[in-house]
Amino acid sequence: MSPVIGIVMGSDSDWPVMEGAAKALDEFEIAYEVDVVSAHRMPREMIAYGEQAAERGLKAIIAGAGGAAHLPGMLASVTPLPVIGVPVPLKYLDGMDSLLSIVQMPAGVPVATVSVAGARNAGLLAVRMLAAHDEELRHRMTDFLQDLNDQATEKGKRLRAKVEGAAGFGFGGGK
Ligand SMILES: Nc1c(C(=O)O)ncn1[C@@H]1O[C@H](COP(=O)(O)O)[C@@H](O)[C@H]1O
Repeated sequence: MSPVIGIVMGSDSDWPVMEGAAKALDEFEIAYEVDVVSAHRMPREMIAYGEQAAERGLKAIIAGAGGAAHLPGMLASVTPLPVIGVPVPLKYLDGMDSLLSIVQMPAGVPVATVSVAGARNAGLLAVRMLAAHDEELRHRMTDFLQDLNDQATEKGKRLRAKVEGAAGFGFGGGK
């Protein structure tokens, strides 16, 4: 299957965070490619990647970078595809530098920014983008949400059993 999502990052050191996006796409059996594409260190290749992404068949790009994270915004400036930016936290500033670099885009060039290190959500957002034009994938996303709901309900049940069991009485309100 040819890739429909591009996962790119400023350095291979971002992979431990960016892997979360790949795993989310794996769960939905979405074909993706991964690469290091740095706006700062390889600007010509970065422009070429962005300019060719749509014609190569990609439907969205997930771009992660740390520090002065210009990669997602620069890619968004040369492709009509949706770009999802992942702020990667580094040793200093806890990812705030990266978050603000990615989220504060000028009007006209949007980047859908997820939370610091939120690569899993970037992957899931990409799945939703594809699902907008794919009914079967939309059903799978609905099932996924139902699973989350069931798990949260189960957590509530377990917590109530633990607390009410320890106290020896019910607090009411629980089912
Ligand atoms: N923010 C950017 C860009 C860019 O935005 O073009 N290129 C690399 N980087 C970031 O530099 C950090 C340190 O990289 P190294 O670990 O290679 O020194 C990484 O988090 C990378 O995303």
